[in-house]
Amino acid sequence: MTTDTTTTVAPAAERVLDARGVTMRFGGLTAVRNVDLHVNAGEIVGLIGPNGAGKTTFFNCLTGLYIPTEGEVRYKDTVLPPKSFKVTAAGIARTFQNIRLFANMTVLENVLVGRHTRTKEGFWSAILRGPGFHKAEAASRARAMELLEFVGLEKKADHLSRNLPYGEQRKLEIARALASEPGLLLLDEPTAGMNPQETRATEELVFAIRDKGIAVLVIEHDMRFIFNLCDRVAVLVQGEKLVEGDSATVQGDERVVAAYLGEPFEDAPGNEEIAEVEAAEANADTPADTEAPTDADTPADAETTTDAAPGKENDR
Ligand SMILES: Nc1ncnc2c1ncn2[C@@H]1O[C@H](COP(=O)(O)OP(=O)(O)OP(=O)(O)O)[C@@H](O)[C@H]1O
Repeated sequence: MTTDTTTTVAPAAERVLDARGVTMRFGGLTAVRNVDLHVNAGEIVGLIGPNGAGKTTFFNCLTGLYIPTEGEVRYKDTVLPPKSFKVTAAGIARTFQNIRLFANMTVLENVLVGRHTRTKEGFWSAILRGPGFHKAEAASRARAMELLEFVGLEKKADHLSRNLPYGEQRKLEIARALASEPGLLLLDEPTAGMNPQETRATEELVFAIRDKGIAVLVIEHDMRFIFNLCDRVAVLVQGEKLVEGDSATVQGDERVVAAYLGEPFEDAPGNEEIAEVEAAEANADTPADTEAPTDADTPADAETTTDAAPGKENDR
């Protein structure tokens, strides 16, 4: 009798990004403190947090723009050197919170610039413009056009990038980032300044990027976008990772709500507020000859209409 001793073990998800103990100090300010975060192949992970929480600083540590004060960042098991071009060459691409396109170059040229880490043709080849150079150039252009088609900008390939509407400039930034053929794409506020329709289109675009086998880590203040999109969400508050989990876990976490909306009252929650409201109502009922409150004296509306959402999405 033979016994089958083989067991099927589900393969562990490939870890594309593994940041461990990342800390970034600027003089006396610790912008990011001891943050661990990983992204697996095939995942879309969100990074959220109030303004100034350290999200962009963390991205800058991942992409070699900053050298973290402590900690290390691995891409597919290799520790990344803190140099942006080496990080891009390794397989991590990013977009920026403030769009950084070459304004006087065409849409196509902007994408071609993004391909430079993937083209082997060197300086002399470019100067001599031999057959090898022309072949490589044609292949690059074909790939760039494919990417423009992917983001829906192929008809604007010859337009100057500065003439594109804002939403299309953001798409172009994504196409340029994709031109380096990354395994991980970092998006820093990809829907900032977009209308709801453009935001939904960006959501679809990010899903399509994931379906191409590229993992995504995204910073965004639009909570609906984040919770629709992400397999996992990490919350940074004052430089530290407060919570990490799926959308439902993060949305339901009281600490997250408190971090965005302010700390709850410590004793008898609500009593103090009720007393204040009752006192205000009693005053209002008295036809007083006292001075009418100015807008500045009545900030209540501003403070109570925060249900829309945490973060900057209401800032537009
Ligand atoms: N180069 C720098 N030098 C000094 N302080 C910095 C630098 N970059 C960021 N900071 C500070 O680090 C903290 C975190 O900033 P960061 O921009 O990373 O936050 P954020 O979460 O991305 O904010 P937002 O959502 O507003 O973009 C802030 O207090 C900021 O002022």
